Amino acid sequence: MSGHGDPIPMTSRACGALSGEAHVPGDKSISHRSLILGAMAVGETKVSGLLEGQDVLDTGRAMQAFGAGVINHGGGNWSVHGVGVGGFAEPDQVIDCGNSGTGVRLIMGAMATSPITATFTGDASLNGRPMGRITDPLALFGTQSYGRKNGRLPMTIVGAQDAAPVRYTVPMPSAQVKSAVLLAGLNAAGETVVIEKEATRDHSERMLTGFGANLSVEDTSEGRVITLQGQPELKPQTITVPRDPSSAAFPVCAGIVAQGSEVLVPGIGLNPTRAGLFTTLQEMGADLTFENMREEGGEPVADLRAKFSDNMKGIEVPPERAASMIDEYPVLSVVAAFATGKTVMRGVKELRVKESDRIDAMARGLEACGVTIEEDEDTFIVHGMGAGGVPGGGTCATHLDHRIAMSFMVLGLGTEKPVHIDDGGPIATSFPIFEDLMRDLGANITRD
Ligand SMILES: O=C(O)C1=C[C@@H](OP(=O)(O)O)[C@@H](O)[C@H](O)C1
Ligand SMILES: C=C(OP(=O)(O)O)C(=O)O
Repeated sequence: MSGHGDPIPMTSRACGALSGEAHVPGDKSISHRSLILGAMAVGETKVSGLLEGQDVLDTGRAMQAFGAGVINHGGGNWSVHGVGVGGFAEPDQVIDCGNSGTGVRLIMGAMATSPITATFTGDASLNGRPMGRITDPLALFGTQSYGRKNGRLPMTIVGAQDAAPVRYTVPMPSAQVKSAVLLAGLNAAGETVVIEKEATRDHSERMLTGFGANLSVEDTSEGRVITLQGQPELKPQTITVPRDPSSAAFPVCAGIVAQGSEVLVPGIGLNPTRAGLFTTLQEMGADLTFENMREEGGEPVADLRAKFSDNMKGIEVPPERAASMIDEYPVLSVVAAFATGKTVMRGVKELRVKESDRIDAMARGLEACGVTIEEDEDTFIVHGMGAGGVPGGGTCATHLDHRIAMSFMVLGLGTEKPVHIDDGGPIATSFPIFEDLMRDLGANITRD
């Protein structure tokens, strides 16, 4: 929901070894898509392990506003009574997507080819993020949009009547843009084609296929070419949401930087379009192992074991890996501070249009904690100080950004002096149990 409660200042302090098992919540990307595709299917979709973070709850409320039934049965079990492709009702209220870029962008796509009008808003962070990347391709279907200047929310979308299909090459690596176009293509008669030059997370493709859409993917010299046949009848599904690798990143990295730690994070989805952080940590020399590798619901899954790592080296992160770890750069920059030598992250300008400008937010906070950084528009470099060598002591601004808040809480578990954040409130958008889970591992994270 937009609007934000009173700030929640928090502090984390090094307190020796973390140990135990960390059961992180369901995947955020898959949770949003379960609700949206469930709402576009005919009949009842059952979802277990849904992430009950504010971002996903806001998407659930939005689906209700478009006429779907969304029922919480407790214990992470939900059901969605879908209205079918093209069956959305016109909402009689403004749709508030809170802090969630994924929520608002996918929902705009999903309603863009129905003859209805909806107005979207969000919190101060979301209302500052670019929506032109969505409304440009939606305009090709005949969808109209009326937002604030520079394509910002609040924004009214007037859905296209009898939309024709489109062929669109996504100009930046963005699963949200790709997904919005595919969801819009669902209600356009004929073949919608989306081309991405760099592969991004493929949950929409996998789940659309699971719901019975006719979708094919081809790797060509142009890139990944995704072809979708419009106006299918989507069939309701039973979905078990895997645990989120982007949330697992926090206890994993905490185990790596907190002296003497050993942490097990079981059942983590390792879809290759999401797992870049873990490869990078291993390349840096972190003591991270994948145990009990298996397949669950068509996705590779493993238990991650992370141990305190006092011999990590800075590396050049291959830019072509960026999309597979885009949300993990903030916490990687924290781990990089405890390595020796430079960690160089190139091709990361998308970080500047997330919930905050994540390069700027991490750079200022790391500097406040005694770490030297370098940055330009598309590059972020952290000069590592070695395990035990990072001073800490700063107060870091989180700018309504959950990943920034959690990253600095991980930093403080390995620094000489405590690390403070001005506001941990945004953590609830993606990882509502973060504080309890970290304290159960033995972390000293407190509200001030
Ligand atoms: O499609 C998705 O579920 C997401 C795509 C990514 O955003 P972009 O598409 O903007 O890269 C990612 O940062 C976000 O957390 C979730
Ligand atoms: C970028 C993120 O989310 P969104 O774009 O959905 O707000 C994130 O969760 O790190």
